[in-house]
Amino acid sequence: MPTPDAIRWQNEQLELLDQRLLPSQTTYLPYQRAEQVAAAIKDMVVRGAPAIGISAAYGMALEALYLASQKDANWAENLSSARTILAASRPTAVNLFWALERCDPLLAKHADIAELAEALLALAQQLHQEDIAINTRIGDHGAALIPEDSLVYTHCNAGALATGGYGTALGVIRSAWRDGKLRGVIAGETRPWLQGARLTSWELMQDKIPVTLAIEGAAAHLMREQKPSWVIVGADRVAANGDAANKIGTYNLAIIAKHHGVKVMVAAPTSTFDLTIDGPDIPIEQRPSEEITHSRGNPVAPDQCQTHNPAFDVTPAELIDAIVTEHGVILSPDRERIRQHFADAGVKP
Ligand SMILES: CSC[C@@H](O)[C@@H](O)C(=O)COP(=O)(O)O
Repeated sequence: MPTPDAIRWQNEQLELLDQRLLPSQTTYLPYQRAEQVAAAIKDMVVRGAPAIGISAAYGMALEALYLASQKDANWAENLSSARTILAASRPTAVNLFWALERCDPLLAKHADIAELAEALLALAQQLHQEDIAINTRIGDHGAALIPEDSLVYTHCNAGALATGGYGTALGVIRSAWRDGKLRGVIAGETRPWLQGARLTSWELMQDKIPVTLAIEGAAAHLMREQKPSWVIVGADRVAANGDAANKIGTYNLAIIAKHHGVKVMVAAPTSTFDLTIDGPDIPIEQRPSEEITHSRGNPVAPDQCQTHNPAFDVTPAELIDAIVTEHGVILSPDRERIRQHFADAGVKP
């Protein structure tokens, strides 16, 4: 059974699959306003860098449709406030800002709110569809790097649930499975939100790709004992120098992988690149303490316990063997190779 869509446009409204409830419940929540979409991104109803960007574009379209329906004379000001609210939802995934920047020329171009609303909706649907095609290309480029009979290790969820469909890291895994190269996948559970346990293992099981769930603490042991060929992860932001921000724990995995001679692949679309900064400058989101002091509402730490809960870390480029985009593969990424990759593709991230 294919993974259900994380994002769908139905009955003139946005519907988001509530990923907080997976895998036990498949529930779609309806959205009519940008502020609601921003809250859904913050609360992780929808998550994963490309899915966040697509949802934000739909959020802009929804707000414009609402303002058009209200014949709001202050629509320009109100739409600009909605953009600010969406931009404040999560700071690390650069796809959010990329999607909002894709909306900006339309805001400048259309003087009529009804026309603007239609144009924003068409853009959101286009970004959504394009993302699926981009991920298929990433998957195929990445799969070419996977040796026969491979076991691979993935972290968090960079799958269909995190994107318009197919996935980035899980796109590579899907393509490698299709090509008969995979013996199995190890999914790290990804504390505290358990994207690996709740989402990745579920998503791969739906596609009948053999997956084994493991706790993060088992990573070094498993890399020594089971010798995966690659660690394959997504990214929330790839910087100009090739450093990549991804789910907290990715940096640990890259260090462990280096020690055991396991290669590290980052699979990410052009929209995840931010060539205006280097890795140390990537903003890292801090999530609420309750995510680690509580499990499904039940305390698992002493009351008032101090916490650190960074949602992402930055893996230095020297620990990354390949970054795979829809345009191909950047081996041993660094500033110059990244610049050349996009120059060759004729695109400007
Ligand atoms: C294709 S998704 C890439 C990344 O966004 C993914 O690996 C990740 O870290 C998601 O974090 P999340 O906090 O679940 O949004």
